[in-house]
Amino acid sequence: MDSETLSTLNNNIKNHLPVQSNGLISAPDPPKQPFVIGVAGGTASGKTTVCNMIISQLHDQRVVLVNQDSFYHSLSDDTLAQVYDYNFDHPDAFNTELLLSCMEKLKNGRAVNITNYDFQTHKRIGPGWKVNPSDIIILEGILVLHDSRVRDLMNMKIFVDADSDLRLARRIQRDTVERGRNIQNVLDQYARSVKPSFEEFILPSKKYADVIIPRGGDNNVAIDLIIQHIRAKLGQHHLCKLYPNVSVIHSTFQMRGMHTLVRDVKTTKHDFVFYADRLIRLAVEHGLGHLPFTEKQITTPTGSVYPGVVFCKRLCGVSVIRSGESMENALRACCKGIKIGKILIHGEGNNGRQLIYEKLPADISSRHVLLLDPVLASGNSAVKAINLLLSKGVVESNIIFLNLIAAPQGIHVVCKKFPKLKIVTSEIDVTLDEDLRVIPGMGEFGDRYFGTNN
Ligand SMILES: Nc1nc2c(ncn2[C@@H]2O[C@H](COP(=O)(O)OP(=O)(O)OP(=O)(O)O)[C@@H](O)[C@H]2O)c(=O)[nH]1
Ligand SMILES: O=P(O)(O)OC[C@H]1O[C@H](OP(=O)(O)OP(=O)(O)O)[C@H](O)[C@@H]1O
Ligand SMILES: O=c1cc[nH]c(=O)[nH]1
Repeated sequence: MDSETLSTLNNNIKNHLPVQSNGLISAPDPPKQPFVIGVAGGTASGKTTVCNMIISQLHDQRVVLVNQDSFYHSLSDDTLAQVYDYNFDHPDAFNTELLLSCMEKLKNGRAVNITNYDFQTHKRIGPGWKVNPSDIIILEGILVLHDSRVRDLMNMKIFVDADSDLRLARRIQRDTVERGRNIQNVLDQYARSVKPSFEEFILPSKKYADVIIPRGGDNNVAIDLIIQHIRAKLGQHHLCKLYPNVSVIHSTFQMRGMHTLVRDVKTTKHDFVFYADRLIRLAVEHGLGHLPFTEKQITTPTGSVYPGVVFCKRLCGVSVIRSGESMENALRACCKGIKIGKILIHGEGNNGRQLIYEKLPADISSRHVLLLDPVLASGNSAVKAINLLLSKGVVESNIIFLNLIAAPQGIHVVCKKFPKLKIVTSEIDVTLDEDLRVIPGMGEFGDRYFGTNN
């Protein structure tokens, strides 16, 4: 790479990153993406009813419904002449490339124009409607779980199941009343293409579903459970949107597996410590990624130039005794010789937490501080700890609070009071109980980590 290309590349990178007043560049936040739900199922299985129920129960969220029907190919005049031989239930009847490009755009926060499809003329009709990006996108249609590229866009896949006689009866009713067909045509089409394609393409896609809803829109229990799950997932999305300084480490099955072990009441102390340590190490590495950096070009052994960066200097850790001390080793392993201060906060209940002890580096005011505590519950301890750091002259935006699980209540309290501080957490939980325990949580972290539980 020549130096001109390199400098252009560096400028391109820089132009997309926030530059601080001291000239340092902050690491970018990953873009927040909408939650995509796919709803598949045979004809007249009740997909529309299920989608409407989800939308009405999530009335406080921005939801958009995209129908696979809108992506039917318009029939040419030749095909129209033999429309009774046409298979509308075959994957090839849909313009999946167009569907994919619209969904990609919506996922990336861009509006799209979607044309309507007219079931009477078998044509797409303009000018269509503008679909704005939303927090939740529901993609509904008989074959939305068929193509792996479409499935890969989904965060949740639902298959609506209904008895085939019932579906045929509904289909006859709908096509004769709403789509202007006669009953003989409906039955012919059903036997010729709808049923065979259901068996060949739609039914096999059921295995990809995360949730199968028997009895379609009549199944209130299943729909309530789905709404609860979406709400729990959106809790995270929502808080991250509300407070841009909250960063949740990107979830993978690997991370979920470690959380499963750490949260399981049956996990032994030995395993708890092992998996908590792994999660802590990830949280620490992720947290360090939020520090500013400066650019540095180096030469590799191949004689090539690498446009690199240099880690931020003047860091320190501050652990909240006791649980926060479990995070010190990981921080030391990542940042050789880092200074680590300590704060002890003790007391029960909402307002009972008191600062008991503190020992911090003398020059802490000029440092970036990684505040260590694996659990953020009510936020009372965190507020006490952060107030102490501020009273020592630490700049609020120089504090990164690292933890493993955070309750929404604690996030609200900390972010409202300290909007410039950054919270890095591994998972956001559902709520707190009346004893201020995180739910589902992991119990008393300190007792489980240090072996003082029963
Ligand atoms: N005859 C005819 N049928 C069509 C045409 N376009 C689509 N279809 C049928 O429309 C069906 C797709 O819509 P459905 O899934 O039944 O409709 P829906 O309203 O979403 O169904 P539910 O909400 O599950 O009740 C397919 O089975 C196709 O056979 C068309 O131009 N002509
Ligand atoms: O957000 P809050 O409601 O203040 O709760 C969170 C605090 O509770 C835990 O410590 P705990 O008091 O259990 O002490 P320990 O670390 O010694 O076990 C945890 O490590 C936090 O410091
Ligand atoms: O659930 C909780 C709440 C506070 N501290 C913990 O360790 N766990």
